[in-house]
Amino acid sequence: MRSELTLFSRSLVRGAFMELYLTPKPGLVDLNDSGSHRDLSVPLMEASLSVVSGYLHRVSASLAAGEELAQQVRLGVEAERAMLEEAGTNCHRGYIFLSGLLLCASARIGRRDEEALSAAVARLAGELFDPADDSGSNGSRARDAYRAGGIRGEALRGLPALFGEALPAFRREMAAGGNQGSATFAMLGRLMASVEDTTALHRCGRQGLETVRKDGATLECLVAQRADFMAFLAERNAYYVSRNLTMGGVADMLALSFAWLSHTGELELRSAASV
Ligand SMILES: CC(C)(COP(=O)(O)OP(=O)(O)OC[C@H]1O[C@@H](n2cnc3c(N)ncnc32)[C@H](O[C@H]2O[C@H](COP(=O)(O)OP(=O)(O)OP(=O)(O)O)[C@@H](O)[C@H]2O)[C@@H]1O)[C@@H](O)C(=O)NCCC(=O)NCCS
Ligand SMILES: Nc1ncnc2[nH]cnc12
Repeated sequence: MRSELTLFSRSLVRGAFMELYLTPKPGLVDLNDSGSHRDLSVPLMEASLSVVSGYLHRVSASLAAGEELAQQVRLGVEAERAMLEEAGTNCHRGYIFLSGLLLCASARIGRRDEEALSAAVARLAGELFDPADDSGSNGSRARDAYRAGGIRGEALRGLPALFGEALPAFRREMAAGGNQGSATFAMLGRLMASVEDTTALHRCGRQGLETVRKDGATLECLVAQRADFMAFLAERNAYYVSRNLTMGGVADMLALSFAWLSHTGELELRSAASV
């Protein structure tokens, strides 16, 4: 029987592919276009995901062998480097970190308990981050300039965008008679409305993040009203491209959300007989 860690690492890879292929996503790479990322494309991101896949496989093997956290961090740093070499981009830098963190946290608690998992993520992030550490990245500059938490704040608080926003939004929409399609866009809307995305801040300042948040709230309303949210998203994509606006943090959190829902079986299609 495959171990829980192996199964979860596969779900984490699947989640990232599902995020990439979800279309339309304003400013992000999807099946229609490269959004505000002239240096990216679907094939490049697929190449990057093959690095992510090997990395998550190695992290789960390292955890199964009882190796220390420092070894999993080394694997993360190596994967960041391999992604740059293979795909010439840092498009999954956030996801390499977040997916590895969630996998390490799940190994520590050993069961599918979302509250315990969130607490374990927060504890692990506390062990990993040195408050004085400054990576000099776009994100760290945006965090300083706008006093935003970004990926580090998200990790230190136990991934509230995943456990407190995205998953409840998906489940609420399903419970309200929606389907996996409408629930997915309800989840995207919630993430846009709530994530403190430092890529939006870095590219377009506070106004950029406000635009993403406002659009997220509108998307949620359109989904609830069964209105044409696809046309809205396509129009917003054109606007984001005209402003060079993007939302890489939302993309990372969406991929994690797909991964978890896939792992719990909530994305499985039910047969007519079982409905
Ligand atoms: C701890 C590390 C993550 C490094 O920390 P650092 O402080 O350097 O990280 P940041 O730059 O702040 O953020 C990294 C990426 O996190 C994503 N992100 C942003 N906001 C959030 C958020 N609120 N929640 C979750 N995730 C968030 C974001 O990734 C996306 O952006 C990519 C493009 O980013 P960037 O290059 O900055 O932006 P561009 O505008 O495209 O650049 P230009 O073209 O303009 O130059 C995008 O594709 C998304 O993926 C941030 O980029 C970590 O690196 C670390 O410590 N790693 C080693 C250890 C490890 O991996 N461990 C795991 C095993 S435990
Ligand atoms: N679909 C996407 N477009 C741009 N950057 C991303 N980082 C992760 N997923 C992304």
